[in-house]
Amino acid sequence: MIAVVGAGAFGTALAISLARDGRAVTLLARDLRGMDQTRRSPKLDVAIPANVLITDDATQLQSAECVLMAVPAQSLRRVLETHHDQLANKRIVACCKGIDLETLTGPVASISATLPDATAAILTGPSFADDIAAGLPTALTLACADDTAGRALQQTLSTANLRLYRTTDTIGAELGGALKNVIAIACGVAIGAGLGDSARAALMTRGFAEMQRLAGALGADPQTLTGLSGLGDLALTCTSTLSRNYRRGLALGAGDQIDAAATVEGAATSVAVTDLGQARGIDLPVCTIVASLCAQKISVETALQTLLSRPLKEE
Ligand SMILES: NC(=O)c1ccc[n+]([C@@H]2O[C@H](COP(=O)([O-])OP(=O)(O)OC[C@H]3O[C@@H](n4cnc5c(N)ncnc54)[C@H](O)[C@@H]3O)[C@@H](O)[C@H]2O)c1
Ligand SMILES: O=P(O)(O)OC[C@H](O)CO
Repeated sequence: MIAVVGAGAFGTALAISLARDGRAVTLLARDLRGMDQTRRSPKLDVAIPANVLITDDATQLQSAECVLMAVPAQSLRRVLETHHDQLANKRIVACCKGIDLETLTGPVASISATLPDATAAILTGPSFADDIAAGLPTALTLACADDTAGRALQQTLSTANLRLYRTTDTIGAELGGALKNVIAIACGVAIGAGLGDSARAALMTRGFAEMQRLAGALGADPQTLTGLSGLGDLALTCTSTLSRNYRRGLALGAGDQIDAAATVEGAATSVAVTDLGQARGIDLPVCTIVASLCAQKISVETALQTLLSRPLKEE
């Protein structure tokens, strides 16, 4: 049985995809909200197959062969601690994208620090929950430092429509997924403020340079950043209004009200990344500006002038 912790949009979509492919799945919800009766998620337009056990009983995790953690990055450590006894020596796959504000580390490090006997992995890459739930073709990165465990997880979690590529570079995979959200907010701001598609292309490219700089300094393989979990997800998230990060940027750029209840991972991650950059002396101008914009410390006009007035340099 595969367990999914977190019955939000992504956790439910993964559960649906795996179950449709014939796997037995347990979906652990913090709040059932009648999902076990209606067999529907308020966040998806697809019925949940019968071979998904929807429950709020965490003891069900005990019999799982692997556990997917589909909760927001800033909640991951707390949820791992809460279910420590059920998860202690299992294969745990983070399905979130972000950097923990307190530890300034990614989801894989959070798993290893909380559950030293577990095998930690991350599933990340370009994918909207709606697309996965609808059975549309999707390709993701499965990163696990233990290649034997990674190969087994790749087989267990790939389905007819969900194709997983494998790497042992967990740092590169998780940083790509975390940082692309920050750049997507910047791109949304540019479009929301009417700065045009050329400005967005510039932000995507210079933002990608920041992703490569930080990830390289933290030990990532540069090639990982050009794969699905980096460039692939950057392309999707910076160009689609299905992205909550991009939509947060659109609202900030246009001066519209923001949806404070939405899971927008790039907002907290921009702060974590700014701290990491400062601590290591790495220049991250776009990420730093996004942190200030999200905290509404500066105007879009100031953000623009700050970026445009930087010294001219070699590419
Ligand atoms: N939605 C997508 O299209 C998508 C795609 C790829 C990756 N992701 C990633 O998946 C992660 C989750 O996103 P989502 O879209 O499912 O968000 P969501 O807001 O739809 O759901 C988050 C779920 O986490 C649960 N949760 C939050 N804090 C919790 C806690 N302390 N204890 C227990 N449960 C808790 C919530 O109850 C909710 O069910 C994010 O990191 C996101 O980047 C999402
Ligand atoms: O809605 P977002 O911005 O969290 O994006 C969802 C996925 O991360 C896209 O790959």
